[in-house]
Amino acid sequence: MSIDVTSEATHAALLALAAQTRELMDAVLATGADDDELAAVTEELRALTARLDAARRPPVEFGEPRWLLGNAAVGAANPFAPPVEVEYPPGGGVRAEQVFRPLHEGPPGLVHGGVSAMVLDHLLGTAVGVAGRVGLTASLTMSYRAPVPLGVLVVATAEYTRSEGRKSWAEGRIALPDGTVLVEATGLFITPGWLPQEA
Ligand SMILES: CC(C)(COP(=O)(O)OP(=O)(O)OC[C@H]1O[C@@H](n2cnc3c(N)ncnc32)[C@H](O)[C@@H]1OP(=O)(O)O)[C@@H](O)C(=O)NCCC(=O)NCCSC(=O)Cc1ccccc1
Repeated sequence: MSIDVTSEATHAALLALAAQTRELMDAVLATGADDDELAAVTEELRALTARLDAARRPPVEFGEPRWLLGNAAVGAANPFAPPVEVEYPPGGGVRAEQVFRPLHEGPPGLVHGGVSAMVLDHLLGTAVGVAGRVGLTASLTMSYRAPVPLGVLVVATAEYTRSEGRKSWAEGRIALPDGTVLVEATGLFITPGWLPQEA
């Protein structure tokens, strides 16, 4: 027997588990508990891990309902995901508000550059998708203009810019709410040759 991830109740339970696991990860990063307490908590976590592992569900396939549940950027059931919550403004493109947390740390107090790249990669790719194109990231160019702080609201936006054949381009940025740009990205997204092409 396996759970039905399309059920609202199960979906909500998975999201709650992932959210609590993010809290745990932040606590692991910051704990000042003594060695005995660390060992005791590690044992409890080992037991919890075994409980979850005892009932595994089959992996979701591309395009199935809830197929992004485990996505590293937007998968709300993935404790590693910020998670990015993508908005679709009526004017076009995509947008996401984000407060990065300790588990996204690069330099102390600041967001890891790879995490910023992951978020923008996903948003640029989604902007290409919103424009009606299907593309996987072929290249992503980052420009880090100022550090992204942890624990502070930032706004990520992206938009599709153009296409030539199977190639599409998009650009995006992470900025402070006052518009100060911290990170910029441009990306090339290619419709894989193995996908049926439009006439
Ligand atoms: C599909 C493709 C990128 C290209 O393969 P094919 O179709 O076999 O390409 P083909 O060889 O037929 O060349 C066609 C044209 O393209 C050009 N060109 C090719 N490559 C590059 C390049 N690297 N850089 C620059 N140009 C390149 C090539 O020169 C040629 O140009 P031409 O026509 O002569 O002027 C393949 O390499 C692949 O699967 N890579 C892994 C992708 C992947 O895993 N990405 C991460 C997962 S997605 C994600 O996480 C984010 C996301 C979230 C949400 C939504 C969306 C995204």
